[in-house]
Amino acid sequence: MKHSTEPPLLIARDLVKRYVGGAGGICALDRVSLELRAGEFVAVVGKSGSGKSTLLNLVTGIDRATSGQILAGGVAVHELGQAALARWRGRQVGIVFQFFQLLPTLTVAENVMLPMDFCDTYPARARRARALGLLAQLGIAEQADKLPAALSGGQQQRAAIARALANDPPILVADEPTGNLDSETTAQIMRLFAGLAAAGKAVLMVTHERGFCPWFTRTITLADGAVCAGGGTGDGLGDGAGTSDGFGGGGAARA
Ligand SMILES: Nc1ncnc2c1ncn2[C@@H]1O[C@H](COP(=O)(O)OP(=O)(O)OP(=O)(O)O)[C@@H](O)[C@H]1O
Repeated sequence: MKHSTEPPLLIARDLVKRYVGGAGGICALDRVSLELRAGEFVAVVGKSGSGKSTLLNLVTGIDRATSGQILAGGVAVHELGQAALARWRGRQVGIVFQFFQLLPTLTVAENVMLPMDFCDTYPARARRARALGLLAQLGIAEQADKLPAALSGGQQQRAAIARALANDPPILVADEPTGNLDSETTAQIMRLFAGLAAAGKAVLMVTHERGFCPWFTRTITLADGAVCAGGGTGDGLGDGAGTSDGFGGGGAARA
């Protein structure tokens, strides 16, 4: 893969996250920096408790850093107020969770329309058609008017990915998105993310799976809340397959 000459879609600088509690609190992240560029499919790996979910929560604006900066498309994300932060996240970041987090009382199509409704990104009359188009792209058009509980795990995750893509965000973030799926569905989802990255999105994914290394263009390894490999400038593009050390204890522990 070629290096992108475009500026990074997202830059995180010196992120620190301290949780209160205990003697002196817990330092979950300690001056973590990273850059995300269009076309990258980046893994975040590390042992359990190394700070992976915390990092994802910060770069998506789900949670706030104790200190540090997040810059994206000329926006100082760390300086945004709550409402502006929610709008930024709704337009700029699609988020995929391990347990899908679809709203159970809405149909699949209505779930996919939610981000468009929230951000007003598409005219109201166009939203359902866009949702159906995304569901068709993901191979689950026929599930559109069912409730999520009627779908298989893999179908629910596809619906969640369609929802994450609803506002066509440049960045996709996924926290162990295949952790609850069988191996065949997992391969399909990985292919899907790789395709989205190849089409120009930046995809950042937490995983414990050693076998996924070849899918990634780069691997960021966290240990005790700090980056010990792969965070910087994208120079590590293509090094994913060789960066297997970060899978140490966490992967083995879960296998
Ligand atoms: N809300 C919280 N309050 C206090 N401590 C927290 C909180 N969330 C996370 N932590 C602590 O911060 C550290 C990093 O947690 P985090 O969930 O980011 O790790 P992780 O690498 O995602 O772990 P896992 O692989 O087990 O999901 C851990 O020590 C965890 O106990």
